[in-house]
Amino acid sequence: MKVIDLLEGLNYTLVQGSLDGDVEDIVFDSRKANNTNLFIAMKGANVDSHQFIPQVIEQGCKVIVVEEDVDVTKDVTLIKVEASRQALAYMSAALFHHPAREMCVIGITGTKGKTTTAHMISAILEAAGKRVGVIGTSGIEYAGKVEKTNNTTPESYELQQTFRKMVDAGVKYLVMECSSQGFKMHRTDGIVFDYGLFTNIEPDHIGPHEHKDFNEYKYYKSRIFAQSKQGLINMDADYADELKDGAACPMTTFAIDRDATYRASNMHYVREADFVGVEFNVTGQCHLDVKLALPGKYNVYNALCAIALCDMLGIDENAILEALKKVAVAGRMEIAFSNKDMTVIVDYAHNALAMESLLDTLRQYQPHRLVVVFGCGGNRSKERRYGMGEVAAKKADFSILTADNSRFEKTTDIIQDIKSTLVPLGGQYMEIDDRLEAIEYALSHHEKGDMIAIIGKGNEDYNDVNGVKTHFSDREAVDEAVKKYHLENS
Ligand SMILES: CC(=O)N[C@H]1[C@@H](OP(=O)(O)OP(=O)(O)OC[C@H]2O[C@@H](n3ccc(=O)[nH]c3=O)[C@H](O)[C@@H]2O)O[C@H](CO)[C@@H](O)[C@@H]1O[C@H](C)C(=O)N[C@@H](C)C(=O)N[C@H](CCC(=O)O)C(=O)O
Ligand SMILES: Nc1ncnc2c1ncn2[C@@H]1O[C@H](COP(=O)(O)OP(=O)(O)OP(=O)(O)O)[C@@H](O)[C@H]1O
Repeated sequence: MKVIDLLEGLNYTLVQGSLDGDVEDIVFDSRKANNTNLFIAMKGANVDSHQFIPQVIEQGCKVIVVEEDVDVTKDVTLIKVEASRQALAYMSAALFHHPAREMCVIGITGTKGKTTTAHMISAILEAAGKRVGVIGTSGIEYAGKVEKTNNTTPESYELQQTFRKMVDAGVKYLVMECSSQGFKMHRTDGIVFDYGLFTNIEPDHIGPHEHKDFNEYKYYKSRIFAQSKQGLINMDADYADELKDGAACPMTTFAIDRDATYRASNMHYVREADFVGVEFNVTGQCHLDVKLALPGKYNVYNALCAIALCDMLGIDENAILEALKKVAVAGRMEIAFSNKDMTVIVDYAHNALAMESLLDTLRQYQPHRLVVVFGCGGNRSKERRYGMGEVAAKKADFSILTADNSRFEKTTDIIQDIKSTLVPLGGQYMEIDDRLEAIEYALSHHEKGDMIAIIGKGNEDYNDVNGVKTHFSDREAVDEAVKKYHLENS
């Protein structure tokens, strides 16, 4: 592709050389630069890759984009931009021929609920016979494939490359999670979302290499409405009025506690042998009696967001109702097993706040006992252990303390830290270091009416010990325990 065509829509200065040359690809890792591609130098969290420019030139690269002044030999085309990451986003879109323009693109932001809502939307659209792609914390999913990604919102180049693959595979609807970091790092620059969805906001991702304070976090979350044709917001969320009023696009609303375009009411928590979830009504722009196969009020918010979006898209209401009746999201309040005696849930709540919210939600189903199986990561903040120990003591009837990525620490030492807050508060517990054994114990020693929450890992598929990751899945461990103790028909 001609260099000039890659620069479409971007402000730049040609410092030297010519834009008439051709390149086959764009790279932003100096180690991949050569005489067929264009290198973009950028400042990262660890290194400033402008320092690698001499090496890039030595490798034969002839076109370089920078955001800092640099000296290069006369045979190199040098282009200066204001922000290299923004340039990467625009140029990647051009390189892959603007694939986002060929799909209906739905962006979801918010502190919580992005993954769940994205998968609800995908389930509904698929039930309506549409080809859907999803990008988010669970990876890149389309055409029956799942590819892992480093980030919830991947780098712009990876995004645009993925969009192109999706379009080529016939995907018509793309649902993508948009992290605040993704907006800050220009990963989504240039994308026009057909719909921008906002679930909720609370302080999170504040610290070195993320956001300097809550205001910065909120600002970047609000960016979704600066690049959407139509916005959709949860009016029960903190700062909803401010975000809605400041939006640059037309806004539709949903809520439970306030008036809104789409409103949920009459919530009933349902627990049956083969179904755990919530029934509720939707009023406003559409009228539906919904049976949702995920527990808790917060999943009603997620479902309401998905319903509102799908109604705006003109999706048939039967597809909405059928999909929500059987929706499951891997590792997010996932009902891993359920019979008349017990319900087993896998969720990735891995801090005190998420754990408390999860246990409060499950308590509303009035279990005989609420049992929680959990551990805490090694070589990470001890505060998390103290917090989760405290929540377990206050909110669970029984805790089984076990391993969860102990890394270079001893599992027994981590459990000791958890116990330091759990025991003084009178929490009932036992220790089983091996996670598979802990899960087997929880299921095989259940009492009638128990709810067993296995938390921390969600759909993570490894256990990290001494720098080695071995395959481990809570969901598979539950399946094994069910088989081993013949629980299917009990
Ligand atoms: C702090 C941060 O955002 N880092 C992201 C960033 O890395 P970076 O560019 O700063 O990395 P760097 O190592 O300093 O490298 C700078 C540049 O030098 C280049 N380089 C490096 C070495 C070399 O020899 N030559 C070379 O050219 C690199 O290719 C890069 O272009 O760009 C990378 C590629 O896009 C990201 O994978 C990486 O995310 C890291 C893994 C991360 O953890 N990010 C978190 C903060 C994040 O983005 N989280 C959000 C939210 C998740 C949530 O909601 O829960 C997410 O969307 O995932
Ligand atoms: N609307 C919501 N409000 C509060 N908590 C939620 C909501 N939806 C899901 N949760 C809980 O929050 C956790 C994360 O859910 P989910 O993965 O859907 O959110 P997310 O925004 O994608 O989060 P992350 O960026 O951390 O992956 C889970 O433990 C889930 O049970």
